[in-house]
Amino acid sequence: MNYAIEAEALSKRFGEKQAVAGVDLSVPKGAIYGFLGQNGAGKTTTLRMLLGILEPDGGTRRLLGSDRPLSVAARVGYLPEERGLYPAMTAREAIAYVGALRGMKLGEARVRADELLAAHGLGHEANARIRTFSKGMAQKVQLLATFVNRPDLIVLDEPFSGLDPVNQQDLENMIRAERARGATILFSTHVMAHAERMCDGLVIIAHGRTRFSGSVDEARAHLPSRVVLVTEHPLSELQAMLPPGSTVDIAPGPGNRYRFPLPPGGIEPLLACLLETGSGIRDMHIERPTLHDAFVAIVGEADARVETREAA
Ligand SMILES: Nc1ncnc2c1ncn2[C@@H]1O[C@H](COP(=O)(O)OP(=O)(O)OP(=O)(O)O)[C@@H](O)[C@H]1O
Repeated sequence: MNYAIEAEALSKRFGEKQAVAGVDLSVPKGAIYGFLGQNGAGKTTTLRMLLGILEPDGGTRRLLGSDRPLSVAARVGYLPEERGLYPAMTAREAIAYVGALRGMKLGEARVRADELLAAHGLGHEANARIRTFSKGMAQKVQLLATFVNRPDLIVLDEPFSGLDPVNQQDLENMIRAERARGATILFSTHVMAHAERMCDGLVIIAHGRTRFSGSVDEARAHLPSRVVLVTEHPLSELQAMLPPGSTVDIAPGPGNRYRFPLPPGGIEPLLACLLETGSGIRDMHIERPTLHDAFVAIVGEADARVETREAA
């Protein structure tokens, strides 16, 4: 069994609302996976079904090899979308309490809580009560609590939101360290930069269905790379130098700046033409699509499909 999470055709309806309409998702053991989708796409509902907090209406899911997710809860860490720890608890007790809920002995969980707080810059706050913490600090304590039982699988719902850049970096490091230890991590996010930097694989959902599953590079390959060309002289002949049907845009910035899809035959033939016309090349580089661009394209295609279905 090489997957920490396997789900097929998961669905969930709330009254009239079909929140999840067919999510397929496989996360290999020891990988960091990003779970992306627009607001309301069904991410939180899917995560709750995977963890056994919600029962699916249809489909199957296996968590750490079990089709009864709650039976493996002691091996799982979960940061829910709704944040909150008991305000009267100290940071140490809050983390230790989560450890005890996940089957740790309280004494052992307290020692681990102190280690985690010290390692992540909150050692001096171990005895402070949660109610005295800022929102971001309280969230950090909750994140540390997610790691308290050294889980085999860590599921984080929007873990970066609400953290300052330094704490975001710390969380990135923590997630990578958990992977190095052998854990599997699945996190939802709206911040493409985190997903792009960290993820071994991505699952993108739209309107409650899986629309993409694969690596960051495979997602980016959804769109063509583009060439940005800056010349000294205006280039009225450029269109004629490119394959038929190429769209030439004006790239932002001063001077004669053009942006167009990378020709299938590469840029050498174009370069030869440019040298011949003496256009004065100031810059020429290939711009690969970002994950942001790919996400917008993948979700846009899904929107178009839904609109066509609704119009029919
Ligand atoms: N308990 C519920 N009762 C009724 N509708 C719900 C419930 N939970 C979620 N929904 C609806 O299901 C859809 C999916 O919600 P979900 O929270 O799973 O999306 P999400 O992708 O996590 O969104 P976001 O990025 O905004 O957090 C939304 O339209 C939401 O309004």
